Amino acid sequence: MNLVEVKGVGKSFRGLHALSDVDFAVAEGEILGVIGPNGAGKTTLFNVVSGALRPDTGRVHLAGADVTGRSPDRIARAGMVRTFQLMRPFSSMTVLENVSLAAQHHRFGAKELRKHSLDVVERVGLGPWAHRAAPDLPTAGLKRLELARTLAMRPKVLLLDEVLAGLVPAEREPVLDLLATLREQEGVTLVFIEHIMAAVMRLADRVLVLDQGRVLAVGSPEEVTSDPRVIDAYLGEEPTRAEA
Ligand SMILES: Nc1ncnc2c1ncn2[C@@H]1O[C@H](COP(=O)(O)OP(=O)(O)OP(=O)(O)O)[C@@H](O)[C@H]1O
Repeated sequence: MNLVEVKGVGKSFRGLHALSDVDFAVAEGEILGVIGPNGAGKTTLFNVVSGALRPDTGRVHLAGADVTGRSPDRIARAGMVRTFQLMRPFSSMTVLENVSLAAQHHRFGAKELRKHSLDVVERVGLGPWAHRAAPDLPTAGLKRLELARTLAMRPKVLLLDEVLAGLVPAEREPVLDLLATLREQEGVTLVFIEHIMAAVMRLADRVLVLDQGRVLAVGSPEEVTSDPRVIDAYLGEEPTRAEA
């Protein structure tokens, strides 16, 4: 069953076509990678799918329901949550309090809220930081906190916007393992924007390639990385990209 369906989505900013006629579907439990050059429309696509932007044309369906134009909060309540590239935690709060705030979404009782939030904090590897002020976290920690914030909402679909950016290779591995586990153990459907191709090759079942706001290709990681159009538009732009 398709959990997410995007049909004919278009979005322009003062005549600039950031997205044109974008169609794709994500099956329940699937991991879809989204790649493409800078300015291809990847973040705009997430903004439209998550409700931050209303598309000019087209529809977004989640679990069969039309969620086009609904607020991000309503879409999150329906089970689809996104991460942001720049995590801005509430600075006067601890790591645990930031996660608890997101978990309140589920109207847990006080005890359950604390337990669930602590579980999530442990899960992303921030246990030792739970009671520290969130802004004290290093970049890798802020990335984990952003992931924790979304996991606290118990998403069915997680939209991940470059969760590996700014992490050194040794910091990426545990995040990739966590994402794989989320799918294996909880059946969470993942859609992730990523420039690090090694991560895309490892995690994605299928890859959607955007270029100039249009779907250039969609297929298995092997299919898209050997597609001459994709090499021309994206992978070839930086000789090391394919191996990065
Ligand atoms: N709010 C906005 N107002 C005007 N133009 C915008 C806005 N958001 C995005 N754009 C433009 O839309 C196009 C697509 O941008 P978008 O950020 O979606 O690309 P991207 O693929 O996510 O790029 P990157 O890999 O650099 O993050 C770009 O030309 C960008 O300048």
